[in-house]
Amino acid sequence: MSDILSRLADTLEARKQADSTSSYVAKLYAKGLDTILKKIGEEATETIVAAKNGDRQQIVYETADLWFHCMVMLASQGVRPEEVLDELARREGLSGLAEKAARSEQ
Ligand SMILES: N=c1c2ncn([C@@H]3O[C@H](COP(=O)(O)OP(=O)(O)OP(=O)(O)O)[C@@H](O)[C@H]3O)c2ncn1[C@@H]1O[C@H](COP(=O)(O)O)[C@@H](O)[C@H]1O
Repeated sequence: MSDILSRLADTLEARKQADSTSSYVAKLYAKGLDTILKKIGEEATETIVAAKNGDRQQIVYETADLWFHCMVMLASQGVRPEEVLDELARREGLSGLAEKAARSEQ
């Protein structure tokens, strides 16, 4: 999974030099951070509606849109997706530690 995110992050980085007439991502960068954040808000709302409707295919589609626009935001801020994955891994480690501690108290 992280290969896909890494490749997409590389593409998003390259789009910083691209022509905004031929690239959706370059167009978003040109419009600025507020536009990117507004897209995240819209896609989050669409994801919520899909989940409320219990429409499996729509949930996948809207979540992909949401993640994609979050990736554009990360790229615009110079943050790599690996940093987010590392944070999730760190939390997984923390929860592993908490589980170990709970077991040793028993
Ligand atoms: N994964 C995506 C991706 N997911 C969603 N989208 C676009 O995100 C938009 C979703 O917004 P909406 O559903 O609101 O559709 P819209 O009305 O066209 O959007 P707005 O004009 O209102 O912003 C659509 O235009 C989709 O095409 C994406 N556009 C690009 N990518 C990836 O980004 C790469 C670079 O894209 P370009 O910069 O376009 O070459 C591509 O190779 C893909 O891998």
